[in-house]
Amino acid sequence: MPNPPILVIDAVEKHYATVHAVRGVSFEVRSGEIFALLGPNGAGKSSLVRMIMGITLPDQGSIEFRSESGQAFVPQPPDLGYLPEDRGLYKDIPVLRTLVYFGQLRGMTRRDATEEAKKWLGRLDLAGREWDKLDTLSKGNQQKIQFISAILHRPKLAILDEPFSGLDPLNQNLFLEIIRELCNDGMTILLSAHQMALIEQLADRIVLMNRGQIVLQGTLGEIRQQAGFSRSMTLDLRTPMSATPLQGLPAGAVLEPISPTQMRLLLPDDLAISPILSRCTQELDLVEIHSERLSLHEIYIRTLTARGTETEA
Ligand SMILES: Nc1ncnc2c1ncn2[C@@H]1O[C@H](COP(=O)(O)OP(=O)(O)OP(=O)(O)O)[C@@H](O)[C@H]1O
Repeated sequence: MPNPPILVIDAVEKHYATVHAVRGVSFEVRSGEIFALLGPNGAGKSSLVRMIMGITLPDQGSIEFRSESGQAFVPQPPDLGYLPEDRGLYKDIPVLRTLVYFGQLRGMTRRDATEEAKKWLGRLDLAGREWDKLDTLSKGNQQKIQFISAILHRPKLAILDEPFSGLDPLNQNLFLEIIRELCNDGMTILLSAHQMALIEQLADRIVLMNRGQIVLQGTLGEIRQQAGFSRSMTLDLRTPMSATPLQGLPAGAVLEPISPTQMRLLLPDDLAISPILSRCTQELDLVEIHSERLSLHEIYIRTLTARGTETEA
């Protein structure tokens, strides 16, 4: 039985002057999950996040927070954590003071906020920088402060708009580890991101948006099915292939030549692999076959290349 939803987005629409930024978007974020909002630049992710945070209002549709018993509630500052896309902290105030201030605004005592902030600064390699002003920190370190500010008070739901932005790969991995830990401790996480390899490791469920609409939605397995391909087989040949290899493959299978001695077979989930493998071994002069699940990165590129990404008015 899946956990009950903590956030229900229903048929949400958002227009700006000349742009229809969010078009009939519906999904639920379940309590205790890591939910990823993906999509190209301009897909409508931040517009949606800003509406969830109550910074702007939907033109149509509804956004509802629900308690564990299913009752709708209006979230209070302690319930939510928010990492905005644009950095929103005071630039010329020491970082510890900023963190304690925001912790207190969200219901923490000064003492708890100070203790927790110091703990997080240590965890994120910023011990000793407590009294530095935000704008003296590097971009990645400013992002760490913004992240600490979003989760310091241990909200029920943390909404992280591009948390990995500006971080080097080591720090991206550190954030990945911390986000997992927070989730294991009971925090629900809704995040948007462009780093498909990280999301593949992190997210329980995913929504892929394009031009304001949802194009794929579900677990990674479900998204592979919706995209039409689940598995890819790379075939390396000893001698160049004939002009038309593997004629009459089953419906849904696609053959893509890469070079005269290499090709890829893309296969849908429900297609039996063994008859295809036997054909490959009989008809091709094979050196190696490499079979793998299609990565989220490739699903993303294939889905969006086929559709185009330009936002329409
Ligand atoms: N305040 C605004 N006024 C006018 N248009 C806006 C405003 N905010 C966003 N838009 C437009 O709405 C569309 C969706 O933008 P949004 O920032 O939600 O996309 P996004 O998916 O978050 O993109 P990115 O990955 O680049 O952050 C874009 O065409 C953008 O130009």
